[in-house]
Amino acid sequence: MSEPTVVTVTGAGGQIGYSLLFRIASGQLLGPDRPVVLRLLEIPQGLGAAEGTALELQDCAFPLLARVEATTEMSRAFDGVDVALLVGARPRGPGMERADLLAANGGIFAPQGAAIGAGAADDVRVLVVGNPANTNALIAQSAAAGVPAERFTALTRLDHNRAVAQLAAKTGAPVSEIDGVVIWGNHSATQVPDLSHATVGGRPALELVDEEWIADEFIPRVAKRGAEIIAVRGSSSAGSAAAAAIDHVHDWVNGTATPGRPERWTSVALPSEGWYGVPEGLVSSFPARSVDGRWEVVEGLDIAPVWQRRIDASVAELEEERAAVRALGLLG
Ligand SMILES: NC(=O)C1=CN([C@@H]2O[C@H](COP(=O)(O)OP(=O)(O)OC[C@H]3O[C@@H](n4cnc5c(N)ncnc54)[C@H](O)[C@@H]3O)[C@@H](O)[C@H]2O)C=CC1
Ligand SMILES: O=C([O-])CC(=O)C(=O)O
Repeated sequence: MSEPTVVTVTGAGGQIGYSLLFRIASGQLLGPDRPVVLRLLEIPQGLGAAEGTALELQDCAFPLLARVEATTEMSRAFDGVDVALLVGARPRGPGMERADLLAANGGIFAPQGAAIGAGAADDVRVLVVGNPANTNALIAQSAAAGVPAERFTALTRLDHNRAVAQLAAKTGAPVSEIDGVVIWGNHSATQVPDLSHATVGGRPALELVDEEWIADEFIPRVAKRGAEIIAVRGSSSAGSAAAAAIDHVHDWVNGTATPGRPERWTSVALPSEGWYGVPEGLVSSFPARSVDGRWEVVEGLDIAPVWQRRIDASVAELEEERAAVRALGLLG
């Protein structure tokens, strides 16, 4: 067995944390031969819940779980961290947009980014889940001196999975037959779930579903699914968010290629290097493959004007969020 991988989960006492930790400890995050040390970071009010979960994790006797520690100290939590899942942040309630959380949550991510810069392993991988995830990732990344920007990502895999599931339901195809879906932009109601490159059992999705369904049902359903879950469930999505976080890190570490689908891609929010005209530095969602442990954005896809207008609106929102957090003094 290899040396254990240090995985830090912030907000470990919360609802996503509770869905996430058992799956990480059982090997579903990294693979069946990778032992893990779990570090659970909480604020004092959440520490008891995290400590209780640590006891339960021990009771599972997971063969891959080398150690679990709960702490309120950031420097301890991020010391030598290989994979950081930044979940800890307030969720929204009914009637709120995710951007309404910027003032409440933005302040969490600069100190955590700085602590990652100070203590993390050289090849740390960071996934921001706490909302508004893209701009929180930007805040953390800008505070993490010495860590390459590409090591910071935000979660749009949940949106990607939702889009795949909606297309599967509409066409009657199994999800395993769907490929080439893309989420562009922000993890918000302006996000762009794009089917123009998608295939269903090898056939272009655009031959199977019409533009009206895409514009009037598919896009709003996927983009507003978080609000739908809040309305129906009474609190924001947790199990599906944890599952998407697992998928994201699993693919980052192990690659996106699968048997028979070497070119498979997924959607990842990461600091733009100017791809598809998205201003440099904005943490925006792109189609990406993971190759040799690094994300590679899929370049050169044709974007029809109708999709480009939608993408532009989401990127404009990300620029507004960046201006807002800059004004709050949260960008290094
Ligand atoms: N990007 C995505 O796709 C999704 C993002 N989310 C977001 O994930 C976040 C967490 O959601 P839940 O687990 O449902 O919330 P929750 O309220 O159940 O748990 C959040 C936990 O974070 C802790 N916390 C707060 N500040 C902290 C800090 N500075 N350091 C460490 N821990 C801290 C709290 O004590 C609490 O235990 C929310 O912001 C939510 O909006 C939720 C679903 C999907
Ligand atoms: O909608 C929310 O506030 C939680 C979230 O990000 C999602 O479910 O996509």
